Amino acid sequence: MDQTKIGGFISERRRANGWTQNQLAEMLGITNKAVSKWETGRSMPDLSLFPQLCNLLGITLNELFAGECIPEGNLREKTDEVLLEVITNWLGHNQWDEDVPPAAENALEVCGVSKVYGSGDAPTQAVKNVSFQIPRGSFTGIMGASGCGKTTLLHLIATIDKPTGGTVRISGRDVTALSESEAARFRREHLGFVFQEYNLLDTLTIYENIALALTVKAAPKDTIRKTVLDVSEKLGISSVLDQFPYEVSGGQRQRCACARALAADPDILLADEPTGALDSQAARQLLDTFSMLSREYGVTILMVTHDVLSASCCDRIFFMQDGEIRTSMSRNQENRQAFFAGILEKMAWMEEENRDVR
Ligand SMILES: Nc1ncnc2c1ncn2[C@@H]1O[C@H](COP(=O)(O)OP(=O)(O)OP(=O)(O)O)[C@@H](O)[C@H]1O
Repeated sequence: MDQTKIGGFISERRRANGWTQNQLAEMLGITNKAVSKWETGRSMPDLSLFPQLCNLLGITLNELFAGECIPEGNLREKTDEVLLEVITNWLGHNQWDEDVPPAAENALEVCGVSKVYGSGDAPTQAVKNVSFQIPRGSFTGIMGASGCGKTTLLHLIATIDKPTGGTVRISGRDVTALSESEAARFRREHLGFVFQEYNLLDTLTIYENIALALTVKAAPKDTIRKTVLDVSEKLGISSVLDQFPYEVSGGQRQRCACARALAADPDILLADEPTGALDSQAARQLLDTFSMLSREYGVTILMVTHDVLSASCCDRIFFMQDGEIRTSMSRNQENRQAFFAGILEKMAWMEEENRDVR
């Protein structure tokens, strides 16, 4: 395997697309320096980035690996064999023999999870011995006042941060045991994120922003197209696919972020205050879309919020206080107004309990 030739090939294809190293790095979610190192043959891209890279550059994985060193006439018959050998050598083991774990009933299992920030005289225990499970296809909320530990807990679940104690299982896999690079790959392949800020790339159209997530899965172009159109229809943004993020409304931008997360078919969609930057009508639309996605399409959603209206759209809510899950509520057959009233009551009860303790 000739790193310099592969790097040269990446560079040539990038230029042919009219992109700078910066632009390619931005699309891949990596640093400019990493792209520069590949192109000069000083390093190779992480294996998990290859499918995305190929899709962006409009080449197959086989072409990228073998095209530069196998005569073109022999390419068709040789490439699969060469590719497999290159990847196997590179990994030092045969990745393709990996056991695929059976689908777990719970999308998420959080078991005795704690997080302490800092040490010495003033450590902060942000999350204290938290345990809960989330079944597949449910829409769950984590609710609590500012500083109670919601975001910290979400980051621990999202593999962005490591707990001080306990385990997090996603689709049966213990994600707390992953190394940093394994966690990065896990996030790309198994998790979808929707944040308060939309995190869309302004230089790409809405269509391209949604398609970007799919390239990670090395899907063929027509599959990408079908998925983007399908997911856009579900989210009601089919009419703005050719526009750029700055040309559409905040609500449409957030639904685009949601479509991008869903297009890669994640095990869980993690949302952190997703309605925070939206007006009330757009917020309502997004929440109704979340409910519809879990009810009709079996999407598992975990949303962190301090907003009672957002929480009232969930099937189940966990109430957090001072780093702990104090109590939970299920909506069951209740309508949204009744659930909303129930949440307010529960919050008042928690406040009263707190006063009594003090
Ligand atoms: N990196 C950090 N280092 C030290 N302490 C931290 C860090 N991140 C969070 N904390 C502390 O941990 C506690 C929980 O914070 P966290 O951001 O998880 O709460 P939150 O409920 O998400 O709040 P908000 O709704 O305001 O975002 C707070 O006391 C916070 O100050």
